Amino acid sequence: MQASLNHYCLSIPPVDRQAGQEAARYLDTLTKPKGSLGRLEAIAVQLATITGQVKPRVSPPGIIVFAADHGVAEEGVSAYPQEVTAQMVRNFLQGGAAINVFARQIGALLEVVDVGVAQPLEASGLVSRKVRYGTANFLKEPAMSQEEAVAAVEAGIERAEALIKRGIKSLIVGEMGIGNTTASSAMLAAFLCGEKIRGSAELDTEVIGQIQGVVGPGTGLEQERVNHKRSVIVRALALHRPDGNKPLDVLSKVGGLEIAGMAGAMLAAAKHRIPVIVDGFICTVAALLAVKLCPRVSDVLLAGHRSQEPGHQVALSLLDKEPLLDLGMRLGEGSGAAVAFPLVEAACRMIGEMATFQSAGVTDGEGA
Ligand SMILES: Cc1cc2ncn([C@H]3O[C@H](COP(=O)(O)O)[C@@H](O)[C@H]3O)c2cc1C
Ligand SMILES: O=C(O)c1cccnc1
Repeated sequence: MQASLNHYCLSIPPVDRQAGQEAARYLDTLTKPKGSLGRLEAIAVQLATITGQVKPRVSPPGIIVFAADHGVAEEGVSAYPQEVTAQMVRNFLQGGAAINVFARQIGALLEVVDVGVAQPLEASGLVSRKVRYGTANFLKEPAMSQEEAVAAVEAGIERAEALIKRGIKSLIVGEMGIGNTTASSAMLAAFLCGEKIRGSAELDTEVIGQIQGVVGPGTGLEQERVNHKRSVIVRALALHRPDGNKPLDVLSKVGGLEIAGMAGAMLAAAKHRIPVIVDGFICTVAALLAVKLCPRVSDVLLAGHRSQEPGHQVALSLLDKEPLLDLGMRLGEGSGAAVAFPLVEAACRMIGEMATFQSAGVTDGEGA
């Protein structure tokens, strides 16, 4: 790993378990039967460990949408053409996308970052950190160099740090990039299969089955084209043999620039003890990448929702996270995380504002 990124990862502090224990004790003094607010209580405790505050805050949230293109889109692996990426970036800037609506609903600061859209883009409000004009088609060559992968991760770190300086108290990262479920499935398969892909032997049927199991319809491919997408991913992994234990090897060979940016933003959140609400499939693969770069990142992550994309449950299981919502969504952009945000806010308000048995003059359960 490049020295500066390695140094950054090593500087990420642990969370504060003691603050979590204090929060758990404090929750039992509030005017409710012990444990009666269920997972909201567990969320409050996790937020306390992350922030070090018994009464944590998550508002205002920040949302960063990273946009980039994928050379592998030319293999016909998406139901939509590549130009939709740039068109959607303009839509984000005009406020008309789903993530804009939900960002307004939750009072989020929203930033859109071009880390690698395949055409020149200049628009008011767009943050340009273009590392290259889309990745290369990874069916033929590595998606990007390791230097480019690191540059995209560092762009994510920089943008998250800028929003954190502006005062956000939680972070949602979203993405836009036609073809990025293909890159995400390939990365997830590499993390999942590890040694079995890295070696030089033929990929056996069991490994091929595992790879195919994490590939789905993305934007809505018909079954026949999902099969084609599976074949593209199996061939790409057989060609590049990424090492699942080397996150930058996986990212540079079969990843995406926006996935790199998202992972970088999560590293920055962990460094600054800011909770991250994880979105759907692509975001969760970015989270796996960030956790591979620095395992401590896992402690600041909350899973916002379960996407319908079949690989998402596999990615969530690898992260050992249980999502808050399961609404049959499969959009990306950070939309599922933004919709889940009010639950996280509810956990904060509960621990921050509820009366204690003592302050409200309510008899607690000890005397019964
Ligand atoms: C109009 C439109 C808006 C989107 N917003 C997010 N995605 C989502 O779909 C893409 C991934 O799916 P695939 O790998 O099948 O291309 C990503 O851009 C993702 O963010 C969109 C897709 C479309 C078409
Ligand atoms: O879950 C996601 O993030 C997702 C699923 C399909 C297409 N785009 C995004």
